[in-house]
Amino acid sequence: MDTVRFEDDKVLMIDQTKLPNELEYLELESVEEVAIAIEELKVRGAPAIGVSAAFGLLLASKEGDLEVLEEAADRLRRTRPTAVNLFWAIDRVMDVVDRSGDWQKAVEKEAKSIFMEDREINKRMGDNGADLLDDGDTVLTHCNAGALATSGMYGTALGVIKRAVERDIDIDVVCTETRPVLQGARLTSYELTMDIGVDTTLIVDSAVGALMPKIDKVVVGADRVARDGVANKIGTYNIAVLADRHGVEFYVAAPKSTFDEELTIDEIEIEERSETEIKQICGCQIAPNKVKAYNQAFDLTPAELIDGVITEDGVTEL
Ligand SMILES: CSC[C@@H](O)[C@@H](O)C(=O)COP(=O)(O)O
Repeated sequence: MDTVRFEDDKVLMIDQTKLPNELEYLELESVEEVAIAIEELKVRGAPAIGVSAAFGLLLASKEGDLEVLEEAADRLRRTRPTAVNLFWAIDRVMDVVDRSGDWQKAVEKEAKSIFMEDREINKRMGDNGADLLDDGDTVLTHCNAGALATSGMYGTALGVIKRAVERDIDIDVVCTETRPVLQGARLTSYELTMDIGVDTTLIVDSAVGALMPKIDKVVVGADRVARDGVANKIGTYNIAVLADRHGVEFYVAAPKSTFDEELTIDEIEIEERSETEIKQICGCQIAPNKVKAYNQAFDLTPAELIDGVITEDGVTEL
């Protein structure tokens, strides 16, 4: 199953806000619809939003007007600020426009390459990460860095787990629910049990400290890898500090398209999302509307807490 794909001049994507209760594909026919789907987390995860933006540009290119394409690129750039894959994919598509005679064909080729490459890269990254895992390991992961966060098949952090399972390395997994919008509970525990088929235990975010003595390795994804650390889903930093305290190895799995080494972590723009995501869970009000809520979507983990970044080319240190 593809997380996102391009078919019959439409962008098709799994509506991740409906999982795990309904598996429903959205059929998007305009760039605006793609932009809103990214903003509303119908598609989310750094590589998946990059691929979706590339397909959004492919949709816009069908109009045959360069100005429309440039407006589409601007609109997509304004959807979410933290994951660099979004900007990387848009730049990659727009760069071929400048260099080609038949720009519509070039856009189509580039968008489809971004999609295909993502799958191949994730499998290689999975293999590099699986080399770090041993029989009997309990692996903790956070948020969703699975097939749903990429173009499909493997994912980044969950790609490591999936390749380990495919290679018969005997591991079990602990995943956090990941408040506020529960990517861990709704998406990761779904992928781990329904797709990968690995022994999985779901915990609340605040149980990480208590459980850390039972964890052998932590593997998470990233939204942006700067030269001195990474931005990833809020709560990642807490887990890294706890892993350090307990002497547990902490790895980040991220493709080269997530690297932005021109920046330091302090220069990364961190998305702030609506208070409603905190005051409600799946549409159910859990706090008075009157209370203030602060919803920082990502946090920053410095390099000193990271044992290695697993990429398609191997494991590197920051
Ligand atoms: C391969 S995905 C890595 C990250 O994108 C993932 O861990 C994450 O933080 C996703 O955040 P989200 O807000 O769901 O887009």
